[in-house]
Amino acid sequence: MWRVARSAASSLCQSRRRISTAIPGPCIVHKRGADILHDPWFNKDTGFPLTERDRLGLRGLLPPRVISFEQQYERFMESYRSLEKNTQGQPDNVVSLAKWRILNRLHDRNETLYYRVLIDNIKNFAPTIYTPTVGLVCQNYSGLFRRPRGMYFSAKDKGEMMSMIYNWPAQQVDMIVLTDGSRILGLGDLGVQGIGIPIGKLDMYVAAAGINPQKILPVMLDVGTNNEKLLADRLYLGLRQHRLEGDEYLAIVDELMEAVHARWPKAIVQFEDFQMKWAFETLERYRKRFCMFNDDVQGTAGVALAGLLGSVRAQGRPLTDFANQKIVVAGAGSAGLGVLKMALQAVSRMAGPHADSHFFLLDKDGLITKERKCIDPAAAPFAKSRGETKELGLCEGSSLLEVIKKVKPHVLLGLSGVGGVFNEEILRAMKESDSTKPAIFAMSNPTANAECTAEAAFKHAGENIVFASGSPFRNVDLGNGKTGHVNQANNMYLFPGIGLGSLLCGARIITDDMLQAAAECLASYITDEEIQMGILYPSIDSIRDITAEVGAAVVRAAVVEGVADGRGEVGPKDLKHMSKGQTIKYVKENMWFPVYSPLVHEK
Ligand SMILES: NC(=O)c1ccc[n+]([C@@H]2O[C@H](COP(=O)([O-])OP(=O)(O)OC[C@H]3O[C@@H](n4cnc5c(N)ncnc54)[C@H](O)[C@@H]3O)[C@@H](O)[C@H]2O)c1
Ligand SMILES: O=C(O)C[C@H](O)C(=O)O
Ligand SMILES: [Mg+2]
Repeated sequence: MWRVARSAASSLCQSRRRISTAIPGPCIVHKRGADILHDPWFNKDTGFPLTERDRLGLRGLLPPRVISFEQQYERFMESYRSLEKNTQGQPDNVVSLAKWRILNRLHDRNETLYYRVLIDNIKNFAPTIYTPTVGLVCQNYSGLFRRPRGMYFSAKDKGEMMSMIYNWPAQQVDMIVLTDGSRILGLGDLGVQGIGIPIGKLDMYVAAAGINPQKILPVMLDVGTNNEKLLADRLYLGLRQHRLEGDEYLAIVDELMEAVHARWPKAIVQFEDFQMKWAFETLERYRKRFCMFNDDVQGTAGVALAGLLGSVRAQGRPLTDFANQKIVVAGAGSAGLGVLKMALQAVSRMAGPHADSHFFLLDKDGLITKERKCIDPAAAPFAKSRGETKELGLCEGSSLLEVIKKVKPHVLLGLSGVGGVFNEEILRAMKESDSTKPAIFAMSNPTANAECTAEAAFKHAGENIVFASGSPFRNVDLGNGKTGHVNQANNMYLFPGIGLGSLLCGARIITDDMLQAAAECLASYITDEEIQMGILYPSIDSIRDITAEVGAAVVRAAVVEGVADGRGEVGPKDLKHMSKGQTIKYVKENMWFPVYSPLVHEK
């Protein structure tokens, strides 16, 4: 009902279309013949009707029979199913890459069909185009590379970016995901190979938020890499130099941001997978000047907070009890600190600004206390005082096991990037938690970097836990007719809605209140019955619906904060007068849905 047909042509062509509807002209698309077949935005493969074949110079370039979209769809799904059958028993990596290749080939050929199969089968395909397979693709990118996708800016392009940005063929860009490849999932510095992440995130934007794929732009900012293995690899496609640092680095990012803003002042820029120091610094540098956010810091925080609130409900406690929850976070990086910062804001709102929080933060050197030398300023608010640690029999650098044994936390949350760090002993120690339903969040990606598997968590910490992981795991058969439910605590539940909401209200900036509204909206999506079954997040099958609600919550918060300028014919006053239901409708009506649109006028 809320499906809005794809605009058939690029913005350039669209403006032509508007002119040519007044004065009937022959075609909507300005390309002809083989150029159309080779353009995935317009290509319909065997689906071109005869009139279009005639008028677009396609006659003779395709087999004669016209195949319907539904038939094409079925044909693709059949080949996908046979690939699954034929690769049975082969190593996981081989199967995953084979699945990625078949999807990627369709992406390169026919975007309408690609996005339709992706939307309809999101649960099945997300693990291929997104985490975990996208990590494997990034690791092997230089070998897998066949054709470019998105834009690549490098340190060698200094001074050129303002003109380079005009090389992008689409006139309008709404959503940009930008990385410098310095912290790709838990896989470290992958340099230019990190481009797979913006591509995967933007696929989620199209699938979940209905952003028109003609208006997305994945961007790689290649400032070098400190990954010696890549620097020595003769196939490596990025700059063969160490990373720029300090002011040199910032000057390059500044230049890119200015160029983007000059061409597309209303585009939203999502920073993704920057190493911690640059994640925080760029966020502070740009968040008041551009409409941007950092997904690892802010998107992750909202998703984790929604899950943490769900775990309070799972214990049958009122939400305000969140302020009393003892939460141990393993990982004091951009994600872990982002989560704690947002959790602290929630505690202040619930229990007043001076309320004590019960958070324990650890990094690779153990518990962080005020005695730590060279403490990162972002971690300082969570460092324990000598008094607090002494009371518990802990000290600076106490191990995770010691902390869990002494604190008996309600929640153990991992954002360390270290696979298996929640080992058997640690999981067993969680059995002594003060919670009736201890929560274990192994949020690091991809799968091999998860702090523990779902199976290990239920086996060692007990059947009573609630469990969430960043990458998908199967539900666990507990062997007594019961199932251990696995939640996917991944920022994919929020970033599409944050981006879409900001875009549709014409937000000047993305504020903390907008992010808070997004998190609260996600948290309220789950019913009490679901919570009792250990379900903290909705099924990814309903990601479009969730994103519409989250997007609307973001719009409404932006309006309240006075940062919404409106978009197109919908001004700030119109947004202000929309009820919640009307805002959701507005968001849904602006979601793109893949169908073949005519490429020529009927007459
Ligand atoms: N599920 C999600 O939505 C989501 C979102 C963002 C990040 N992540 C994942 O979180 C991980 C970390 O991301 P980041 O940006 O914070 O990385 P980061 O490099 O900024 O931080 C990693 C932190 O983990 C600490 N650490 C390392 N070994 C540890 C150990 N044994 N015990 C405790 N702490 C340890 C490091 O000292 C550092 O503080 C990555 O794997 C990433 O994929 C998941
Ligand atoms: O990419 C993901 O799956 C989540 C997150 O942004 C990450 O960096 O791990
Ligand atoms: Mg990320």
